[in-house]
Amino acid sequence: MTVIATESLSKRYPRVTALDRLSVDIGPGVTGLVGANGAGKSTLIKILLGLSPATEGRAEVLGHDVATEGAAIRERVGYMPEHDCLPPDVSATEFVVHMARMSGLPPAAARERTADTLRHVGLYEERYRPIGGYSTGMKQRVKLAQALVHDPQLVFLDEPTNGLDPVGRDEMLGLIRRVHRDFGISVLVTSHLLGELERTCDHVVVIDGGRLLRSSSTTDFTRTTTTLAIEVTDSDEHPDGTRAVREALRARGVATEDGTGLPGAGHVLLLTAEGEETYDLVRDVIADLGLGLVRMEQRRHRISEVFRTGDRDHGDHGGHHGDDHDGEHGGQQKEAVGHGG
Ligand SMILES: Nc1ncnc2c1ncn2[C@@H]1O[C@H](COP(=O)(O)OP(=O)(O)OP(=O)(O)O)[C@@H](O)[C@H]1O
Repeated sequence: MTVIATESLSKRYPRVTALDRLSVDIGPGVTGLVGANGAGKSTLIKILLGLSPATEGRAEVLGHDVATEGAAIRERVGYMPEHDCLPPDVSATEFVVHMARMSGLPPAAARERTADTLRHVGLYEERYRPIGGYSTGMKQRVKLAQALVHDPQLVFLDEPTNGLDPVGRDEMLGLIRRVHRDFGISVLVTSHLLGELERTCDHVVVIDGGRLLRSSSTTDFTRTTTTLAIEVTDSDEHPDGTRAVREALRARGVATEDGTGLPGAGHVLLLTAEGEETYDLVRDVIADLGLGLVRMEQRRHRISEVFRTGDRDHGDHGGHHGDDHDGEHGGQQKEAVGHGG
């Protein structure tokens, strides 16, 4: 089943091509839309909501054409915009009831749905206080609640973790997962942080310069590598067990690397598994040294690694941007990749 389908979808502004012949099919579940700032994520969402016309190509959301059936789409789809757009002087309850009424719910149902939804996003007593006094995390929750209050089939969440600290970000990602698990609502969530979508999304779409770089399930992105990570104990004879193993493997012609950045770094060695023989060799070497094996496991890719080493090399799409966007774009891409690891 397809929830969102685009076909050669383009959006050109006078100086910038924000979307460049994007063709992608997105199914139910939680889908991450990843790209650097300016990659075209918000532009895509606005076109999918029927709020902004495409320059060429076509798109359907829940089977409705975005060019002609925007109202039908907005009835069935919730939208959490990226920027702060909340009125400071009203309470979360007043605001979300208002949004529910705007979606066509009768007054009693709007109040009931508002209470349920605010509770679901984790706003309790605070919901009666003016939004102006809320923290960024609380405001993001109000924005999420107004996107859910009319019980949509699908929600678009534009950078919902923006401005949140690591704890707030984890809480928001957990909430997003629950939106799908508890209510069966499909989610399209954007982020410029590649790593954070790994645990949250079933599927990831990566765009750059308005073009599709990759669309695949998260498990395909993070599929098992041929890299083995091993960790050993120390002993009286070998107070630095890791070093002893490294040297013994080198003597057998097997090169290792330090598992820099991994849990237990300094004690973790990485090597390429050629097959079952490599496992046997590692076990023998460790046993001969009289050391204990703490763990030996095949590593999985992180999304950010796949992005850095693979798809970014497919070409420079900078030529599709206006002059003043090129430099900015490249720089932010690198920053995003760095944060994502
Ligand atoms: N109304 C507009 N007029 C002209 N250019 C625009 C307009 N809206 C967006 N753009 C440009 O289109 C490109 C894509 O912007 P878009 O906001 O879709 O990116 P994004 O991936 O959502 O990034 P961000 O997270 O920073 O918003 C950018 O170069 C942006 O400057």
